[in-house]
Amino acid sequence: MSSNHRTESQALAQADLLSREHCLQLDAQDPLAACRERFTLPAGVIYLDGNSLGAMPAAVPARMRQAIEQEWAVGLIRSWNDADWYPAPQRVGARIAELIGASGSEVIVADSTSVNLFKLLVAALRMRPGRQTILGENGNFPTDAYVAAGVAELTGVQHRAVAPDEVLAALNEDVAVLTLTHVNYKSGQVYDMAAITRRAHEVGALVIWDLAHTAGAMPCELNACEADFAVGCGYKYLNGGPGAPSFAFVATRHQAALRQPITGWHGHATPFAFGQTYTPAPGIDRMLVGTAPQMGLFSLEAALSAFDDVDLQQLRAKSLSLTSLFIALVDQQLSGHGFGLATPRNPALRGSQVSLTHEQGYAIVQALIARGVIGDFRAPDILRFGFAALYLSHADVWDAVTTLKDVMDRRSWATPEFMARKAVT
Ligand SMILES: Cc1ncc(COP(=O)(O)O)c(C=O)c1O
Ligand SMILES: Nc1c(O)cccc1C(=O)C[C@H](N)C(=O)O
Repeated sequence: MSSNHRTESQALAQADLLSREHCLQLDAQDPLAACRERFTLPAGVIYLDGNSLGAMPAAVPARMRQAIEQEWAVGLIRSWNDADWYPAPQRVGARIAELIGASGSEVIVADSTSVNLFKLLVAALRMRPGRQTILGENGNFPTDAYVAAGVAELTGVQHRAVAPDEVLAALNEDVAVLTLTHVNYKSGQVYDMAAITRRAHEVGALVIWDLAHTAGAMPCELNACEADFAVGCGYKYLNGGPGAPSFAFVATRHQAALRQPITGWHGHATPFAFGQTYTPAPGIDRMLVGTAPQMGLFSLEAALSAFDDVDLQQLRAKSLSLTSLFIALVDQQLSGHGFGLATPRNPALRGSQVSLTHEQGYAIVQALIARGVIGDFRAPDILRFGFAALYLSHADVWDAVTTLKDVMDRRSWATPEFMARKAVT
């Protein structure tokens, strides 16, 4: 943690610039302020959980009504052709490619993130025969570790997880594939994609990046970093809705050799020839397995229109402005309440979330939700707040921290109701 960054936010706080009026001035100069209208959010809610389930884009309901009431109810099976259902995985993939620094023919939408990770891990191992290790990181999102361990068991290689700051040193010529999440789901810390990919390639390893907390939250440059493979969620910062399908990226140079293990008919070169042997489709299409979840795809496609004409550098600048403001306000208003900061102060190392620590974190998050400020809790002590730059304002950040201060001052978290854990959070 650099002392420069601490001094910066303390100076901000001490200069007494941090008033609601100042936040409103920042909002008045925000080039993305109008994007808020592209979302439907309930009145009285400040939504800081877009890193788990994105808010609903206003374009989605009409698209879903059309898909259900016209294309399905009236068009029936004809809609696979007439309504362009069939090419939706490629079409939506090409739109996501623009957000992650890939070309349109390198990204496809299919299945869940977990399933795409499985397919790419097996494919990567097949490209590095003789190597015995899948390298991962401690503290990754559990599904990434579970899937890597499952693939290791299936293929007979070892899965080795190391601390994030030991990844570079752990790369050696036994590593077939390195699998990392670009922005950590708990801390919000960002890896240096270019440097890690370069080092992995020096030892002959491939890299799979999980972009679940990157895509739509901040720009990333897969091709400029010479990335091999990536996966990411459709339902977080891309706002595709609950269970919206995920995406997979395969760099053009790897596509011809890629052999993924779930050889379903939609990944076949000629699915409607109904032949009895499997021939993979050319290009990214071979990542497909079975029939795509069309309703989730349509929802995701409509949701992506919220990014139309959005300059990703402006998105990044606003995201950092929101997260820096949140940190500065927590420093200013919540000292003495027992909070720690689990996210880097250095903006260059931060995704689009801020995580605080507190021993009563679960109950505090429940008390905040009851007051309309929706974040989430990750055990053992993390209060997680996601800042989706398209629909949040600086005034929202002010109001959220003011509510948190009130919850702490009044100890309104200290009730049996808020302290009792729920199953899904
Ligand atoms: C980093 C990361 N990877 C993967 C997933 C899981 O993705 P899916 O539910 O699409 O399998 C999540 C969250 O659910 C996540 O945070
Ligand atoms: N996918 C989720 C779900 O089905 C229910 C509750 C939460 C989720 C999430 O996405 C969690 C999320 N990946 C996280 O970063 O914690």
